Amino acid sequence: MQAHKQRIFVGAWIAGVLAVVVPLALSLYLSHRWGDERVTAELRQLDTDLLRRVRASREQSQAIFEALKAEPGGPACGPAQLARMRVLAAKASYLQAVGRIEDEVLTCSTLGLETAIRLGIPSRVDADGTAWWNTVEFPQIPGAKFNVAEREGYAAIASPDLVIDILKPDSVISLAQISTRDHEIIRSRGTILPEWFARFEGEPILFEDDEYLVAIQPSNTGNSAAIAAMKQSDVSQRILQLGLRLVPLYLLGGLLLAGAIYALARQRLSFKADLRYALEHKQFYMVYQPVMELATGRCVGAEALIRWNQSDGQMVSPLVFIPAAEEHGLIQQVTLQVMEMVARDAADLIRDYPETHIAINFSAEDLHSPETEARLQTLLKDAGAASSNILIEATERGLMTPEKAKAVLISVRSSGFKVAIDDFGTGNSSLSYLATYDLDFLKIDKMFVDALGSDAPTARVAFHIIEIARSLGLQMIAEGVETQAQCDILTGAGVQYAQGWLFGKPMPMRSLVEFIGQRHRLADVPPEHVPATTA
Ligand SMILES: Nc1nc2c(ncn2[C@@H]2O[C@H](COP(=O)(O)O[C@H]3[C@@H](O)[C@H](n4cnc5c(=O)[nH]c(N)nc54)O[C@@H]3COP(=O)(O)O)[C@@H](O)[C@H]2O)c(=O)[nH]1
Repeated sequence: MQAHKQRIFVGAWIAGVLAVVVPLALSLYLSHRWGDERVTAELRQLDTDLLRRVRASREQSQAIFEALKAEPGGPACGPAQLARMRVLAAKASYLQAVGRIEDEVLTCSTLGLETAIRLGIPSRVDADGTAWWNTVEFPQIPGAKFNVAEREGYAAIASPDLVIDILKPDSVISLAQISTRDHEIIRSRGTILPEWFARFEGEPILFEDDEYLVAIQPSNTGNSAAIAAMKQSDVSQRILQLGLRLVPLYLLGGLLLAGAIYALARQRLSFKADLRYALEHKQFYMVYQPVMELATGRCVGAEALIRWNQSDGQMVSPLVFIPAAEEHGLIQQVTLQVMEMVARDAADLIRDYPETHIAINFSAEDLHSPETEARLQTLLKDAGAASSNILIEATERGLMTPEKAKAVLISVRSSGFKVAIDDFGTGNSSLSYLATYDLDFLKIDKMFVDALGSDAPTARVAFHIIEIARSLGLQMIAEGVETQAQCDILTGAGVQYAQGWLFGKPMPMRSLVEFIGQRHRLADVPPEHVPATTA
């Protein structure tokens, strides 16, 4: 595997694993953190809600005391005063009843209880003179306990439940209001442990003991505090529940990311990406196969053939990558690099042998592109060449859409470039192309050359092709000539030029220049007298 691909492969693996592991770890961390935060926020909120209700209940009591003081409504505990008390009690949402207290005895109330109830010493007396009794029982209402507040002889009777009933029936949270003075529990739900009070020093506090997470918050008067607590096992349960939602979500996100990384890596490891990489990193080079004049044995030019040497030294055949470049829309970039390389390589050749030609293969896209001619002109300028030094080899596929190819071909021919139809006879409409385009050369495909000398029908077709070319005035270049017998048959049939392993395999430009020199010396022809391949 090429080094850059190995890097992509390893990088993709690491990124893929991280894409799964990081979200997984993050979801576990966040479940823990957010779970903790949510429980803490819930406990604090419950403390706040409880204290707000306590305050509302107290404010309602104070309002009733003020109202009765301002307007007693008649003699104490008389029918008129009780009627007034009933109206006031009905309006107070946190209070059950209103009554009178004299010498720590509840003498009458809107509950309508006949017997006076001795309350005993109050649990607490506030600075404003309000006295509190926290767990008062009425014999007539067995099992129920009430909080009673008294100021200036008037009493407000409240059920402690009303204030603390903010928990859902199945709640695992414990909640209480405690007196800050003596830590007496004023109202509570669930388990409240006295050792928690010891930690409370008047400021909001959050702590964990072995079994519970506890939040304590003081009231605004400082007389009482709210405690909300949840068992650690229930906190863990909450974290687990959150984790069960977060982990699959993050894991799914991670897997999607890993999938995207995989797809990206596949794309970057794809053949198309290899081609792009080859283009960017100039992994292509050119070799040149000599084209011989059969009558004289002289080398009159060469076909430029591209080669791809990957960074690991592996060669890829143009039979593989040229169709792939065509399919992936990269062929024009490939041809551009071919032209640049030919321009570089051919400068010395053209200087030493000005009448030789270089044949360049053009794909359909190249033949259809209006930029082609400008690129050819750049090639001429860079190589110091004339247009007659360049032969354009157009495959049948490139000629398939005349409305696209014709204009370019007419234009390049009028600029002096020569045009050959390559692989003639291998497509479906070879003859129709000859009728459609003005061409200079016809290249007889190796398939027909291979059959020469045999009884195969292809051999007969080869002679028909030669006939057609001759009748149209096209010069012929036979491809893939490997034997002297093939060469003799072609020469006898009037084919002017040939290329193939019999003469020379594709070679670097340096070798081609030497090859041409050798052939010149053999033929004893001064270089400047090498005949041109004229149409
Ligand atoms: N668009 C472009 N196409 C190109 C370019 N360079 C090459 N090609 C096309 O790729 C196909 C394969 O080319 P390659 O492997 O280079 O094969 C060429 C010769 O090496 C081979 N050949 C020549 N003589 C012989 C022989 O005697 N025996 C034998 N077995 N093979 C021989 O033939 C190929 C030349 O084919 P052609 O182009 O049809 O003349 C091929 O289709 C190339 O066209 C490029 O730069 N651009």
